Amino acid sequence: MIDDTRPRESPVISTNGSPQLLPIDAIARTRAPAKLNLFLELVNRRDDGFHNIDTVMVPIDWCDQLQVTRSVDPGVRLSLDWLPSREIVAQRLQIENDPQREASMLSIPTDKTNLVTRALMRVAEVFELETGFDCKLLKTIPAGAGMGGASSDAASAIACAAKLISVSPRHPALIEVAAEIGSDVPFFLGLGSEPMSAIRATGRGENLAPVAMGGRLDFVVIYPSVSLSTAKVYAASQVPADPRNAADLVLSLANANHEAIEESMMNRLSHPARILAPQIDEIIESVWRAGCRTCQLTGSGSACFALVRSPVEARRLAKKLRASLRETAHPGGGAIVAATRTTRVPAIVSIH
Ligand SMILES: C[C@](O)(CO)[C@H](O)COP(=O)(O)OP(=O)(O)OC[C@H]1O[C@@H](n2ccc(N)nc2=O)[C@H](O)[C@@H]1O
Ligand SMILES: Nc1ncnc2c1ncn2[C@@H]1O[C@H](COP(=O)(O)OP(=O)(O)OP(=O)(O)O)[C@@H](O)[C@H]1O
Repeated sequence: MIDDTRPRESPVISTNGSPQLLPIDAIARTRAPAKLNLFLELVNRRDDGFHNIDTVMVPIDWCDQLQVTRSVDPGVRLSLDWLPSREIVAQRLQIENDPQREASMLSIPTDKTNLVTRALMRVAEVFELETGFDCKLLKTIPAGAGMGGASSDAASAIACAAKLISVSPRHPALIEVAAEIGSDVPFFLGLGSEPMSAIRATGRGENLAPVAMGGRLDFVVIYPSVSLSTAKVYAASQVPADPRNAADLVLSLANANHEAIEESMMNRLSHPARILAPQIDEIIESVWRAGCRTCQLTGSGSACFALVRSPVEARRLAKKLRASLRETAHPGGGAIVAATRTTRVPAIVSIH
């Protein structure tokens, strides 16, 4: 049976106030999309160490896969692997002969520091569940890429759990859990969005407003062989004296005006990210050499993206880039290049 996570009017809560659980053998499956920040400005630094930001994000169809089942045993167990396989991802990044870098980039924790586990533990706590969850996460979204992979996985876990316990994913307790887990999690849960819209996030990133889009956008995303810590990039950033705002981009997205979109895209975290990871400059140069002038960092990096006019152009540029990056590659200097398009959040959850 295929169903989706669009909110129902009210949560399905039994008369005694506890959620009605689906049978223990029910399996919830979903895809967790990555995101790109088309615009990211730092407005000011807050007393709690975070920054108020003005950002416009779009979900893209570069996805992790998540499966969640309820288990009789309390607690959360997570198994994780890379698609198509850890070895192939390591080869693409040219880190297969460097065990230290391979481990630092591809060993994602499966303990309670994984955002999937953290999110599900909080859901079990908040709804006082006596049962637990077993999960299987298949990663394709690189970590430390600024593509929001961990946040999206957490949002997907919340959406799957909501389905398994028959609670709306917009239940206030789940919204609270999402915001607590990370700044980008509410966005991936589809809060503040409309199908196929972009989202403008302000405050710490938790105030969400839909941004109309005149059409789907196509991108080539390039992940250089380096992970960046979001906290370190923010720590090395500088708030400008006169911050820009996303109004021009919002207008150009509504009009689907590609030139205007290109002109109004920016990311204030580019400068600190490029200093922390010089590989980003190599990627931007390769994109320029391939004839595309719009390459920009997403989030806190290290992934970059180029906006293109069509899926055909995206595939053509991706192919050209893969070839040129192979030619100029040095040991440890690989990259993952993908042609991708905007998609919708929340992702659809199917029950089996
Ligand atoms: C770069 C973005 O991805 C843009 O969408 C987000 O701002 C980051 O979102 P996230 O990865 O969910 O980040 P969080 O886990 O909430 O924060 C990680 C760290 O980044 C810094 N941080 C994060 C968000 C924010 N608005 N200001 C910050 O200064 C803080 O030091 C924080 O401890
Ligand atoms: N489910 C998960 N997938 C990937 N990394 C995870 C996950 N849970 C926890 N982590 C930890 O979070 C770190 C970074 O996560 P993530 O990839 O989302 O950051 P990012 O690429 O900087 O994205 P963003 O800053 O846009 O949220 C990883 O290094 C990893 O140790």
